[in-house]
Amino acid sequence: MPSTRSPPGLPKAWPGNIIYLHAPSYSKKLNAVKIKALVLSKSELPPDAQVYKTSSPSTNVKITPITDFVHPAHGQNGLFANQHLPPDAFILPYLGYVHDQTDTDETSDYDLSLDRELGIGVDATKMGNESRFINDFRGVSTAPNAEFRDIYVDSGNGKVEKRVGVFVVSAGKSGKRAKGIGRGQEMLVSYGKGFWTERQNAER
Ligand SMILES: C[S@@+](CC[C@H](N)C(=O)[O-])C[C@H]1O[C@@H](n2cnc3c(N)ncnc32)[C@H](O)[C@@H]1O
Repeated sequence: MPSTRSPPGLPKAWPGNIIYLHAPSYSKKLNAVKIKALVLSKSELPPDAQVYKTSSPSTNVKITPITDFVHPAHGQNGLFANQHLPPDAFILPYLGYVHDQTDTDETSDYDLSLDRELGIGVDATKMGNESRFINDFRGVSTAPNAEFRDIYVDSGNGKVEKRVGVFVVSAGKSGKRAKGIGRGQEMLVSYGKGFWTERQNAER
């Protein structure tokens, strides 16, 4: 019988044509100023700054094929919660190829901004982690249950790295989202209206 287990160090259902990353892959084209903005000494951060620790593969999420015919991403994958995740919980980092504007794939559907001022993005088209499978909420749910936030991650040897993290959205003043994300629920973010208008324009 064929094994359903994935190779060691890889999440279940990880596609063979995508490189699985445990840490960001920095473009060689990034200059010293840009690297310095992304990789800092812990001592450069304010003393109260929150520094996250990460481990991979992530045990709190599951890459899952979308088999529901009414889901707009039917036939693709999505990312689902493996356990209950409370409001504001850090889920996992968004990893990929970290690049600047000289090195951008304009056709990418997996490119997320990391530093707008410096024009730095993280593209998970060819390499990344489980977070590359997070779908947009439109057509699936009434609102996103997860969002991207800027974070610092402990990368060892007294260094921290600026990254994008995926978080459960806050409970909200009315407590509407106090339940967080339930086990087995799909995590959904907002890609922003710009993502979909750009796509419409490209299809014209
Ligand atoms: C970052 S990927 C998300 C993961 C993707 N489903 C996969 O299996 O690789 C973005 C792509 O997912 C699809 N997608 C995500 N959310 C969607 C939605 N709400 N409606 C339609 N397509 C969606 C689109 O094809 C989009 O270009």
